[in-house]
Amino acid sequence: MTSQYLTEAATSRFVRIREGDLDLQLHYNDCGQGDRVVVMLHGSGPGASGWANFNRNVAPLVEAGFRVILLDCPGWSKSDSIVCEGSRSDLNASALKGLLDALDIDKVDILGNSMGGHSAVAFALRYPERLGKLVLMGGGTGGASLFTPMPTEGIKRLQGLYRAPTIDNLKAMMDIFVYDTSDLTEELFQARLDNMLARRDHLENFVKSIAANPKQFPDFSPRLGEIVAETLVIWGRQDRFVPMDTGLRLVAGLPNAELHLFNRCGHWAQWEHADKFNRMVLDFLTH
Ligand SMILES: O=C(O)CCC(=O)/C=C/C=C(\O)C(=O)O
Repeated sequence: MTSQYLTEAATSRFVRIREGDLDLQLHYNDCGQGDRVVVMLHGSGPGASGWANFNRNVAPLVEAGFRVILLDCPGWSKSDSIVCEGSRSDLNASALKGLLDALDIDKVDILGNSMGGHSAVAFALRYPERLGKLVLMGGGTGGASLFTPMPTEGIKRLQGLYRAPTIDNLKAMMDIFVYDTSDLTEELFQARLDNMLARRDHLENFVKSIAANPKQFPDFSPRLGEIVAETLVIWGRQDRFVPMDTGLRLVAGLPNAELHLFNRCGHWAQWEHADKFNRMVLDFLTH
């Protein structure tokens, strides 16, 4: 498959999973045909999806021979909605396990962005035998920052956008989401707004979830030493959503981790520095 076939529509799939207490229809994009499978897990912003988060990263991996699966987590995009009153990181890990069982995939590498990083670590702790390598960007564990008051300004704007999904609030969030806002087009804003407004149930359920449990992403720090997977941690030095010292906590706790810090980079490293990010991830996965 070449990149000309790598459109959202051409790769869009649905699956029904039954995993523990979960009985859900999930949406995912299935790209490429390699034996080695990389799963990409998106962040928790309103209107986020696998495709929205990783559209600059799929083609290089597919062209290098990987099969890439973008899972839309429960409560995002075209997947079923849900109110989460416990650990959303663990909920997403269970959903991914259900997807892999349904697709008969034994083992995967995982790239997780923000919430997706938290969920990848939850998966690593629960299903270590199903995991190859880990790439964590702007996420990997909840918990407090040593230097930045929590919730961060980015998370406050994200939650404000969930409560009042307007174009002005979207622009206010995106303004501090990336370091260089000149790449953000009106087309991107509109697509993101359309995604958000298409699923008001997701927005309402997210607000109900944080009201029921403000700490949706537990602090995995005490258990990081259990994870033997080789891990590449990637962070933006100017991340205003999940502070950089969370990345330092991850490399301090994960026995087989290394860290790359992008300068002039906010919370979206895989998009803001896509070319270098893609080269780095390919090198990490193939060596
Ligand atoms: O609260 C946290 O720790 C995670 C925040 C998070 O996942 C934010 C992600 C935002 C996006 O990826 C997005 O809006 O595309």
